[in-house]
Amino acid sequence: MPSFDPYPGEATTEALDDVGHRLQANHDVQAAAAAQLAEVTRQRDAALAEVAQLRAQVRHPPWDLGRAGSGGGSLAVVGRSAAIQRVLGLADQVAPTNATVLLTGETGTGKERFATLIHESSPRARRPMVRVNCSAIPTALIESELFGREKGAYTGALSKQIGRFEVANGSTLFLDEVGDLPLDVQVKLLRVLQERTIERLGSPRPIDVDVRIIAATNRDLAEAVRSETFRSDLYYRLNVFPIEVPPLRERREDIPLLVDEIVEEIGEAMGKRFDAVARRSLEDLQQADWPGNVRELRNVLERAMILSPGPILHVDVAAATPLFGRGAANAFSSSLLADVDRDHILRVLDQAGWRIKGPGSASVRLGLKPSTLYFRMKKLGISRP
Ligand SMILES: Nc1ncnc2c1ncn2[C@@H]1O[C@H](COP(=O)(O)OP(=O)(O)OP(=O)(O)O)[C@@H](O)[C@H]1O
Repeated sequence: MPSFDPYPGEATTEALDDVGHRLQANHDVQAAAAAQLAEVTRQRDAALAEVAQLRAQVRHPPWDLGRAGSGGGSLAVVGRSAAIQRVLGLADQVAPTNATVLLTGETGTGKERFATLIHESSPRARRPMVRVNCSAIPTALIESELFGREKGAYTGALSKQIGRFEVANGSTLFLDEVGDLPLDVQVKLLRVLQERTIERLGSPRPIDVDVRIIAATNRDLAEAVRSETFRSDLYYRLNVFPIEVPPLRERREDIPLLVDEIVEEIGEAMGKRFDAVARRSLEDLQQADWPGNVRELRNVLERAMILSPGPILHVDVAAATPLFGRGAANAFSSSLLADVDRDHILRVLDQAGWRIKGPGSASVRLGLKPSTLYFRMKKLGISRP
């Protein structure tokens, strides 16, 4: 039987009070959530602004010697490490002079980039720097490439040719891989550097040239002098202002900056944007030994960017760099891209228990559509064991 309520109005008032309190509490919760959201948004905007600022600093760092309007296309040398700062300091000091610079260092460390920077920061920057890769020109042609030739200077010389020294008149001549010059050309180069005049092949007429020389080599030139494959007199001529560019493994702290710069640069060219590099990948990138230095880092990133759908870039450094971790298990016998791809896909398939689709499957781990993975497997001749 229902109980009798002698004061029905009071119950209603209590109920209304209760509803009022709940509404107030609800309102307080909403207000607190809105304040929290505003704070998170503020923090996100501040972080985004900081990222934008850091990106701008990486692209145009205070230590970037490349001056705006110095012939265009000036390339920043990215790096904050003490080692790279020291090199940048030397480049800054020598740039305005006419001194011959000898850049040494392992392959891919950035010697050409430094040469460009020195030229672009010099008073000669109005004219483009002229490059010669001394190891890429057949021995028989080096002389005419460097000094030029008259028509008919030798059998087969069907036309006149202006040599690179003449082209570089008033500018800078970058002699890359100078350590690979044959001995007889070394003698002639020495004479030009001493006398500042050239003679085209087939002409006895000396031509004055005003050329600043920047030479580079990844060979140990002092050792080459000892083994008599490089002339000591030319070595001393070139070694006026030596700059040694350190290998990447001795400036690992530069790697995150380099990665950021390279991913942005390649991403622009590819029309693909990555918001960030996965933390684990960045750690691995910093630990790898990089025998091919910045060039190798660049290649590894480019390959990962092709394979990765984004927005987070994952780089399987162990798979991409044969010497990573120095473990035999990680070593590849071939550096062909197809072989490296095949090994990598096989490894991931193995880890995923050969599941192609679904959570944790190989396609998810590789960041590919299952159909793309099938296609690649077929192309690379991979089938389930
Ligand atoms: N500090 C750097 N910042 C940004 N990119 C760099 C830097 N150093 C090198 N690179 C890039 O790495 C690649 C190799 O650099 P570069 O050609 O200057 O090396 P190198 O020492 O002249 O090599 P090699 O001795 O084989 O000719 C290029 O793509 C270059 O743009």
